[in-house]
Amino acid sequence: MTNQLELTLAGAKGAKSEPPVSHVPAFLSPRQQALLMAEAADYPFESPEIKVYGKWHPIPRQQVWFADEGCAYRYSSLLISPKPWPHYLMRLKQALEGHCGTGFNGCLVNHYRGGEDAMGFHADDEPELVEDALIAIVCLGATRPLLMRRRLDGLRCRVLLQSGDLLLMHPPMQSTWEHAIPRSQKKLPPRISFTFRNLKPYFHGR
Ligand SMILES: O=C(O)CCC(=O)C(=O)O
Ligand SMILES: [Fe+2]
Repeated sequence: MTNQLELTLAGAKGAKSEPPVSHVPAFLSPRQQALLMAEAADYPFESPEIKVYGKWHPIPRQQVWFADEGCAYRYSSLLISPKPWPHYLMRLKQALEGHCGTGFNGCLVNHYRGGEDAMGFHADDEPELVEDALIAIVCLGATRPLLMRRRLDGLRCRVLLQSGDLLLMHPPMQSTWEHAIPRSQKKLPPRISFTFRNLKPYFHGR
């Protein structure tokens, strides 16, 4: 792990525990960021509707799922089939695989149009994901905090993610902590996050 993690412990003073994440600031050069940002302008983003307490609502952000063949992803009650890898996203995947020494076969791209777009507390622990696999998040655009909350006692940590940063979530992050991108009252520019995952191919059949 890198020791560049900037965490603000908002929980018990002197708590020893930190979430199993590593923060790599400026993982992408300004040029790599510009190429990816331009490519993402043509991604087929959607805001699918999900059922919350019996009512259907569009998710408060946009997303698109790129993955290898056979890597469908179930999101709430929706089974999302994979779209083929765009050029610069594939280059980013390869760069990350070199950096992390592990493979990824899917990437959920999230588009937060402004401060009102957000993602609630959750863990990425769906059954089609390989257990104890690394999840890598690369972000572009607005600086936003990622909040982390320990399941055991609700201890909270926060890391500020800036354009070009990489955040790695190591096991057992998904079973011991939850994470969120909170809504902001401020008027913020758009943010895109690329979340690389490792799925069990053909989990949802052929
Ligand atoms: O946008 C982010 O940085 C986090 C996204 C996330 O947690 C997810 O896609 O599961
Ligand atoms: Fe997540």
